[in-house]
Amino acid sequence: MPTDNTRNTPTDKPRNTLANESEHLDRADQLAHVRERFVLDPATVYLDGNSLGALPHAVGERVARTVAHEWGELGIRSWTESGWWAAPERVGELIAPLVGADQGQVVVGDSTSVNVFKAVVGAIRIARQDSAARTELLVDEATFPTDGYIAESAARLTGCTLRQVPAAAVPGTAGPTTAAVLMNHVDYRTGELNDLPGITAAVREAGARSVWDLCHSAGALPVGLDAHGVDFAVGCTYKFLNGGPGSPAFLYLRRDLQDRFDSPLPGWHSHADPFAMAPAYEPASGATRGRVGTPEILSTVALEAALSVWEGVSIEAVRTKSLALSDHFLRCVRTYVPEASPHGAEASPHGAVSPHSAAGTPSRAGETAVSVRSLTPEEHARRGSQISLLCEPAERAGAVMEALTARGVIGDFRRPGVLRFGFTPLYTSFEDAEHAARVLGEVTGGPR
Ligand SMILES: Cc1ncc(COP(=O)(O)O)c(C=O)c1O
Ligand SMILES: Nc1c(O)cccc1C(=O)C[C@H](N)C(=O)O
Repeated sequence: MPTDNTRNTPTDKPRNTLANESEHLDRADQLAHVRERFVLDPATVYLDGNSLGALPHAVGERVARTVAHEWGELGIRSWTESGWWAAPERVGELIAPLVGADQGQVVVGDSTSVNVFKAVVGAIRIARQDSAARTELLVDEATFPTDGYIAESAARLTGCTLRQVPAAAVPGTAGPTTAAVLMNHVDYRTGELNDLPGITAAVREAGARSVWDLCHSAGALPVGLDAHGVDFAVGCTYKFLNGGPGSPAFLYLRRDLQDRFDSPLPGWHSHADPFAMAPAYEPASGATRGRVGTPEILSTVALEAALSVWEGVSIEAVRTKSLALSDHFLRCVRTYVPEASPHGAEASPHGAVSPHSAAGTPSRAGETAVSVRSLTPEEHARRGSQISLLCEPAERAGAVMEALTARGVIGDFRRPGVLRFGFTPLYTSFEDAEHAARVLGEVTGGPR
């Protein structure tokens, strides 16, 4: 990671203190060696693992072998000889411990969106078998859009009414007419961690079924699916699991629900005997029931190789470092970057920016000054593995992220004004966090 220390002078106390602190934290970091397992550009600080994780070294060789030998030489024989057929379950077993699932409940394949559909319709069907009065699907109102779109379609297909509710209101809302509740574990915009144990328990008490989208938590923090009695879960593998662009998603079907899971996409790979080519569908048992059609083998083997970076790494250690990284980043941001008043502007991460916050104040350079304030909860129990900074004025956020990118700090930006910085403890250093905050300070004009 390049660190521009040229601005560190003896009179520059906070900067030196934070830079020294970063060095100490990196030296004490038990996960520091894992960074070598990734291909990282030394000229950039990559803080977008919450969107697309970095490339593990193991992937290139594995994909090349699969192409040259398994496909090129063995061809069709690879479905059995190279383990292609069983890959969705085999790779699912590698993800299972990271999300707190015992064996036989996780399968990979398809996109997150497709798995949201399978899980939500499957959950509603089970709830309706238990009680025909269950005609409502709840979805958290801050949901990632794909979940909301699919929930709307799933509700229409199953004759349910869709209701959007704030995450905190789910326990008070789920009741005897609720069939299923679809929740995001971490809010993709604010980085807020929703209360999975509490909400799952409330949904269960209401007699409804829970479906969790773990896209922003799988590989970032312990989830405890079995321990908390989650019914169904889905997640992508291209963020904190580093599976690569378009890598297959995963689906968790809790063991005691598997026999009742009536897939809305009963493709032949979920059949009990696919090569019987039988006209009638007979579902496979186990997590295999969550499969649909031919799996995306090249992406699946890429993911399998990517998961080798977890050797000797516990998800608990990742969580500890993630919180330390985001704490450190916030401390650095508060030192280096102009802080927006929490009450001064009414920019909402979810909606439009109100006119009175759009103008900003003139800076030293005569340009509109930019300030930021964190949207991510301070409380560790409510924080995922990203920090979202609301930029004021919001319409400058895109330009700020462009300027950061031009200086080798890669985060991303979500309209109207959210700057997102993801922390992947497997390869992010404390020096990375400090450097990113320092460059953000330079780009925004420094502290007031
Ligand atoms: C919470 C969440 N769900 C779903 C998705 C995307 O779904 P898909 O993998 O189908 O594109 C994302 C990100 O793209 C996401 O952040
Ligand atoms: N899935 C993505 C894609 O296909 C293209 C670009 C970005 C993504 C993302 O993952 C976005 C991400 N889920 C988000 O939190 O905004």
